[in-house]
Amino acid sequence: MITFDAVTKRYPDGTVAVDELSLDAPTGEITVFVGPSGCGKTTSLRMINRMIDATEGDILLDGKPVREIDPPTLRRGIGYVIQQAGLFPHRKIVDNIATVPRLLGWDRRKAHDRAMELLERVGLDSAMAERYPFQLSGGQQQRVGVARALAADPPVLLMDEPFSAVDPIVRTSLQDELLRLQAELHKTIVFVTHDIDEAIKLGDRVAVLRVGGRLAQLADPKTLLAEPVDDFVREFLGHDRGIRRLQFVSTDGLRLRTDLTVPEGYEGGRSEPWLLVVTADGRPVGWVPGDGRGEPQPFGTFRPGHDSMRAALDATLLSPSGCAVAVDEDGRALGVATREDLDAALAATLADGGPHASPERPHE
Ligand SMILES: Nc1ncnc2c1ncn2[C@@H]1O[C@H](COP(=O)(O)OP(=O)(O)OP(=O)(O)O)[C@@H](O)[C@H]1O
Repeated sequence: MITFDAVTKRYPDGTVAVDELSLDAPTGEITVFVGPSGCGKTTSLRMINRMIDATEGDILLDGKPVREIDPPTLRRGIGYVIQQAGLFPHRKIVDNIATVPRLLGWDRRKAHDRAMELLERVGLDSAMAERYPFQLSGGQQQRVGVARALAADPPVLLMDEPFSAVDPIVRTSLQDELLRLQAELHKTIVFVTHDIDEAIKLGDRVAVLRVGGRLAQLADPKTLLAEPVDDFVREFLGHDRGIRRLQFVSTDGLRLRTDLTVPEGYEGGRSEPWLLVVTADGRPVGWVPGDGRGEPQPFGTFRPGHDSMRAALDATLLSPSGCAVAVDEDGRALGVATREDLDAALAATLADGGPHASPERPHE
């Protein structure tokens, strides 16, 4: 556990970057620091591994003040990942990853084997090992940055905007990868971002900071979206907060209709406005009008119990029928959720006191 106990950082020019910050980053969880530019996120993060020393207050690592631990010893237990990876340009990828183990005195063979293991863990081909950083894409470099930080298996990982410099698609896959790794490794992670969507996706807990380095709110993502404490947090969360809350509403138990599917070759005869054509082995093909005329139209899918209500609602918007196609993990149609059924399920959830009821996280 990392504890900030009334931590203040005043730079020599008088700037108060962090002001009496108190919070816990629990062991094995991802705590995200989010907030507008200049609110003190990076300063807060760097005080944990003493790249910056606090002016007042204490940061405790498992109860021990970090100011009592000499920086090299402290950093041995703390991996650090920054924007644009910060790899050593003249070292091969394998040597970049092996940097800390080598510094710790591991022999060359063991450090090499560990680097190769990590390369695979972060989803990179072993052929990358012999390349230099400039021969990798930005996203691949970021993966190497994560591998390097994990090399000596530190219990704590500090990540400062690690995925900011890559395009949105690569960014999504890096976020998914981090969550997959974290499900195996259970590191204590403090993650800095200015992107609230990233914070909500990755954080077990999200600390929203305001300029001047003051904590505005610390909460799990569901609570944050449902109950922002003030206008600053509400505005920071954005105008589509209501829609985003649906990420935390489960589709478990949503009514599915199985009477709206027809086989391929359907030629009309049913009275419903839209019907879903499915193949003989149950795969959706598209929506056709009840009279069977015309080409099958686009459809949207979701996996009940796995995907959130937000995904189900999105699926209804992708089809002319206004219905979402429920599929199993192999993509076979389980049934169809109508907009009315979604509305009814949402009304019931809201009547229950909001989406707190669901244990689901959006990435699961
Ligand atoms: N070495 C320094 N000397 C004086 N002021 C500094 C120094 N480093 C940072 N600051 C100031 O401290 C405040 C917090 O900076 P910090 O980099 O921690 O913010 P941040 O939230 O990480 O910002 P960003 O999202 O833009 O990276 C800012 O006002 C910044 O200008």
